[in-house]
Amino acid sequence: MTGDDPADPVDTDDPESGLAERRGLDETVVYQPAEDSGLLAEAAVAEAHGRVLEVGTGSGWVAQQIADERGLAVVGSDLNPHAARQARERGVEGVVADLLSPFRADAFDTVCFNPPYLPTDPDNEWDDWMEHALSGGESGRELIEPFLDDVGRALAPGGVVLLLVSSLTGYDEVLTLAEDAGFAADPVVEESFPFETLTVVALRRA
Ligand SMILES: C[S@@+](CC[C@H](N)C(=O)[O-])C[C@H]1O[C@@H](n2cnc3c(N)ncnc32)[C@H](O)[C@@H]1O
Repeated sequence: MTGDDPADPVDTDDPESGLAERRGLDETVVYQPAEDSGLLAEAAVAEAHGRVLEVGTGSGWVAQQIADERGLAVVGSDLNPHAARQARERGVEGVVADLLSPFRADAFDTVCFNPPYLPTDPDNEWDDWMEHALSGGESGRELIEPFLDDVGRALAPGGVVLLLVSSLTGYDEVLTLAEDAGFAADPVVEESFPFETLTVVALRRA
């Protein structure tokens, strides 16, 4: 089966399954692990507990690190069905979802998110899966805002949100949004690169 339905089963031993071609396709339409993924994985392996959701799981690599290193049950969700499928091929429970919309109240003890965060000129937007992975709209915060508005609903009491924040997105602005949503923020790990500083913050109910 090579259809787009993420529920399609894949026989990985079948040379006719089209898996190799699909892997090639997935690498062009699914965000592959990079420095930001590594930083989120480092923080999540240290801080995650209980039932874990990785929003915007992409290849599923971060979710897989958490499951392998901590032995926790991890759901990886993504708007991109190719990503959900790639996560499942890694053994992660990959589901298609727009941010937190399908998840019930108090469902997770840990929610991780490496959001699309690059500020993007509306005139330079293009409409494909890679843009959905990279672009945070004009401010860089267009996905972070609705995520922070809703994540408290899906988070169980005592839960933690691990959010990757880039200096390109505005660290102080994101922390203000988090405070407005009722969270206190603690930086967990930080790394500087030539064009940006990346920080993973732990958000807990204030
Ligand atoms: C920067 S990539 C991070 C991928 C992966 N977590 C990692 O760290 O390697 C952002 C991911 O968010 C997904 N995404 C974008 N908009 C989304 C939405 N509304 N709901 C869920 N996922 C979304 C993208 O498809 C992409 O896989």
